[in-house]
Amino acid sequence: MIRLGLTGSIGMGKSTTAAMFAAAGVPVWDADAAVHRLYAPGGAAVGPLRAAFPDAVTDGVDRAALKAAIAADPTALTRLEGIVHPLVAADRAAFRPKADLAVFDVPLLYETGADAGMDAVLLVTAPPALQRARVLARPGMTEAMFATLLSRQLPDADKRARADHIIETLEREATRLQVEALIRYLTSHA
Ligand SMILES: CC(C)(COP(=O)(O)OP(=O)(O)OC[C@H]1O[C@@H](n2cnc3c(N)ncnc32)[C@H](O)[C@@H]1O)[C@@H](O)C(=O)NCCC(=O)NCCS
Ligand SMILES: Nc1ncnc2c1ncn2[C@@H]1O[C@H](COP(=O)(O)OP(=O)(O)OP(=O)(O)O)[C@@H](O)[C@H]1O
Repeated sequence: MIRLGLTGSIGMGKSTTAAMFAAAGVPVWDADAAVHRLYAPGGAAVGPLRAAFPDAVTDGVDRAALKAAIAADPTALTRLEGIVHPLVAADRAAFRPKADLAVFDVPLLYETGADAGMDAVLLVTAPPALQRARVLARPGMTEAMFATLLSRQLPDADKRARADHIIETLEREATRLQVEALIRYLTSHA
């Protein structure tokens, strides 16, 4: 099975592109979705996060409260990552679909070293002004949170230099055609 890492900075189009792979029948593991499972009531992150961030956890993890904690103290994000990233890695290791190709949608693929477990990496990217407009259009997103998250991500230019494949997510139909071409390329050159 070819393991294709899918990454890109915040708002560059990972989820949208991952959905196109899924629609084409390719199994997708999604790191952000894994975090949602871990934060839900009964999820494996709930207990450890209750101990570290008591105000941000009730039955499950309250993301708004977590963001408030990070906004008040940026070192909180480092502590949060120390708890969450090993649990995310365990969830990813448990994903073993029977398929020729599988996609791993991981925002922090390079930052966490997860690229080492991939056969190839697809970077999704877009011009900075488009990225910014997309992210700031989200409810609850602020300039400050955008800056905090961006500062913890490898710059887009560095990701471009390291990726095997690059798609500019300017327009949906063009992206879909590139996704389909990449699936054909990867599965015929394995
Ligand atoms: C900071 C939190 C509370 C924000 O929650 P929110 O629902 O607003 O955003 P969401 O989880 O959908 O993430 C949106 C995007 O933010 C970026 N992002 C999230 N966490 C991080 C991080 N630790 N470092 C850099 N960028 C990040 C990614 O591009 C991600 O796709 C949440 O992202 C979180 O708990 N992050 C820690 C876990 C983590 O590192 N997740 C990244 C994937 S493993
Ligand atoms: N190929 C595309 N064509 C047009 N718009 C796109 C395309 N890809 C993504 N978008 C738009 O950009 C925004 C961000 O896309 P998406 O949520 O897929 O990004 P992401 O990289 O998963 O973001 P995050 O890092 O925050 O999880 C959405 O509004 C989406 O509709």
